[in-house]
Amino acid sequence: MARTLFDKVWDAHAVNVIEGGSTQLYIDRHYCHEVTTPQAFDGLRRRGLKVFRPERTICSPDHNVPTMHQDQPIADPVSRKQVETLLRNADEFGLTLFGLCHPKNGIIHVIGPENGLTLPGYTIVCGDSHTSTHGAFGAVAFGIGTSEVEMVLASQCILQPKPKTMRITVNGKLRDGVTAKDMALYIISKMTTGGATGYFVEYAGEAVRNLSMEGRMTLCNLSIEMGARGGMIAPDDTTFEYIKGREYAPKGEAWDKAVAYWRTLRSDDDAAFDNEVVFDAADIEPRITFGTNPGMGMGISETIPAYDGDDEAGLLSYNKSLDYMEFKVGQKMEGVPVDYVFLGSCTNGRVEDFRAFASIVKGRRKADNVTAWLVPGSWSVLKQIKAEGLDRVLADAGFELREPGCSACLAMNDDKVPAGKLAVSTSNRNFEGRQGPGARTVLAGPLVAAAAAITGVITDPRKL
Ligand SMILES: CC(C)[C@H](C(=O)O)[C@@H](O)C(=O)O
Ligand code: SF4
Repeated sequence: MARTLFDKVWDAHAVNVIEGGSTQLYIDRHYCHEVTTPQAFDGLRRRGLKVFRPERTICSPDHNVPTMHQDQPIADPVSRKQVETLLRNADEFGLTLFGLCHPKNGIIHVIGPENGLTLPGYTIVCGDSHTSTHGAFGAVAFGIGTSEVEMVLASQCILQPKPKTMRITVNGKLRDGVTAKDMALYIISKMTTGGATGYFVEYAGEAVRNLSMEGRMTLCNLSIEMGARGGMIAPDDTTFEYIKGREYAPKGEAWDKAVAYWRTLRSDDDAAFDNEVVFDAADIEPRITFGTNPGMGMGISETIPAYDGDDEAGLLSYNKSLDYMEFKVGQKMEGVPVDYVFLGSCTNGRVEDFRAFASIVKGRRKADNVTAWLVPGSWSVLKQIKAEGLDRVLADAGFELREPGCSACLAMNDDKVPAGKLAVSTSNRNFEGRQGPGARTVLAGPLVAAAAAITGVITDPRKL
């Protein structure tokens, strides 16, 4: 029978289907960060269990880490305890750990792919919703809760109901100045934040195929923001080229064997999806959000639309959201003054994002009214930024690079946007208070973020 890419990977990992329909799924790769794992390790200790396959789990602190002076003890006691607990647990249970200042440390969703730990055809889990990022490699990757983290540590398996499948096809070519982030924000605004609930999405079509691995990761990263369990893209030569030679990737004969298998990981031509959605890349322009969920977005040249639903509750929450953001229906966003710009996160903290940002700020100066946080997703990204001389371009334009971590994506560390201030952020969530109590977040891609950082107001990068 014809099968989808998702079915092929899922079926290859199904150990058992239990009554009620849940699958016992074998997990190839398990990533751990400091926020969602302490109770899972406590659970193992309580039950006197070891980690079943320690070599399959990789730990890296990222959320609670400061992005300056990581060689010094973390000043904030809560963050310090959180990070130290992960280090202790990794040590006690014999797990690979990339601790602070380790050359392989960084945001878990950035370091997995760049070290060849994320591979096509893998099942990948992490106690983190943006685990969907790894789907860019043709992996079935999804976020899990802390009790499931414990289950995976103890058994290398997880119980999961099988999601439905959806294919989102983006035909044609992206226009100049339009990035993978714009594509993702466009799709979410069309689908709404609940539009893919219960589905595992496969992205397809010319515009998706033409994305680099970095762009594919950005797209898959945001799958969760439309409610999807995960998102994935069939692996191809772009994927194999990216993986080849990375530290944990297969080598020699094992590589050839792996690639031969990976080439089979595509949806059969006549495979049926539970839902199919098609978009045209030519309809996408640089995007920004105006509200407090990632679906409340628009093209940068547009005006804030009126609520298009017909229910009272929806209208109320739409208005509440605009009140929080201090925006009005019908207003243009271009020209709105910006206080903070954040380049980074597991959405846009890879080297390609820094190249994009640098391409706009080159030969220009940072606006005086803007505080800019430029945070590479990992030490390896930072190294590459320097190797390519992008650090000079950024420094000449008045920007400073920080050390890797989740940073201002989520107010769990020192990088908090003050109440009332407006941030243009390349991250993935614009919820109330996400970047700090009272902070107002406008989501955008790296080009729009760079244009805002230079002009001090929301600006269409194509006009610079
Ligand atoms: C802290 C973690 C559980 C959370 C997530 O699951 O996504 C965080 O990474 C986020 O982006 O909100
Ligand atoms: S960078 Fe942001 S979205 Fe990604 S894992 Fe960290 S907090 Fe979550």
